[in-house]
Amino acid sequence: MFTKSTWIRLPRNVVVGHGVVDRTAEVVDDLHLQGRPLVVTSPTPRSLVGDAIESQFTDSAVVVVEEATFESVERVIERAEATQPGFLLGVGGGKAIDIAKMAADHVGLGFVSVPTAASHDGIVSGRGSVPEGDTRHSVAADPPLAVVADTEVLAEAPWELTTAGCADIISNYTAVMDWRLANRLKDVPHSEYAAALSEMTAEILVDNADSVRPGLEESAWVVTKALVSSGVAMSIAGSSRPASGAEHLFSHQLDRIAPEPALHGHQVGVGSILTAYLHGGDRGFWTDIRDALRSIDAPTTAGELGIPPETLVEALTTCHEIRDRYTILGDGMSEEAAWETARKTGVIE
Ligand SMILES: NC(=O)C1=CN([C@@H]2O[C@H](COP(=O)(O)OP(=O)(O)OC[C@H]3O[C@@H](n4cnc5c(N)ncnc54)[C@H](O)[C@@H]3O)[C@@H](O)[C@H]2O)C=CC1
Ligand SMILES: O=C(CO)COP(=O)(O)O
Ligand SMILES: [Zn+2]
Repeated sequence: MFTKSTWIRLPRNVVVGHGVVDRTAEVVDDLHLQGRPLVVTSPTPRSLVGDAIESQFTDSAVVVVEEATFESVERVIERAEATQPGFLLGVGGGKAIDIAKMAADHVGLGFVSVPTAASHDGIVSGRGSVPEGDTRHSVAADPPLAVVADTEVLAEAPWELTTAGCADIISNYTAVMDWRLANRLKDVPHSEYAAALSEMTAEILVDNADSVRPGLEESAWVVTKALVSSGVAMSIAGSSRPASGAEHLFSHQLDRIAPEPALHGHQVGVGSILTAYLHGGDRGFWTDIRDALRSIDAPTTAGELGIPPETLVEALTTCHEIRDRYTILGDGMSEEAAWETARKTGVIE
């Protein structure tokens, strides 16, 4: 008897292009959302587009968040209970969007994602990523009803935010390898459609790396399309597996232990060089990952990340404990092997 079922949640409207932030109210109308918005944002994005967005609504409430924590989600929920909005707008980088997504899910309201940086593939996904103690949760949440990605705003954002988004996409290669391995070894549920979409997204981005250059709106367009596509892969999978493997565990651990963590995308990019090496050794494709990262100006070494070598090795040897997600790291690497991997790949000079 056939007993399988799946429920794929996707955004209804994805609006990408020049000046589209001024059409946020139109997008909201198209979704038949009623009432006023609660804008969930952080200080810089608020100063950049806050007025442009709020002026489109007769009345709006705002809550400013800084970190992706459960306390921040709680604050947004309290603000929603106090202001009774009809829907939430997440405006900013990955953290503000994740918090808005999870709070909206909790209070049962629709949510629209307005990224101000092309820095991560949570723009569209049905997941929130939150650290807590020794672990890092990948929380299921309804994906945004709509995405409003203004390429003018995204192109003016600091270039390193865009290169971080590219690196988050390039890391899909190793995430998918880990997922396939976990399926073969541990019977972890796997979707070949989601895996293929995730890999193809990385491939298209790498093929178009030449057109990804600072200040170009065309670059923001290319990268945003890839981020949307990667988020859709996560929605098809019903998990962040197609876009998050051992390289993400490594980055999540750096967020916990590094004196000054780098951007999420930059850390997962370097993690991807390391885990690509582990998947294939000397004959592996880690050099392709490194070269792809270099071609879009993303860091490829501990020094470029600003992470001390000892901290990087500690993250590599302990990150398998972060969550119950089987990857190439298995039940952990020895310190010697971690140093060797980092040196052979040039991540530690
Ligand atoms: N839920 C999901 O599926 C995913 C979640 N993530 C999460 O997203 C977070 C990483 O996102 P990021 O955007 O890298 O970090 P972030 O949200 O901390 O943003 C980085 C900084 O850039 C600022 N910023 C945003 N737009 C700007 C602009 N236009 N100009 C100047 N500054 C601007 C932000 O205010 C912040 O200070 C992590 O917590 C990661 O775990 C990442 C990928 C997928
Ligand atoms: O960053 C992600 C995909 O790029 C997803 O994050 P998690 O590792 O928390 O699931
Ligand atoms: Zn990521």
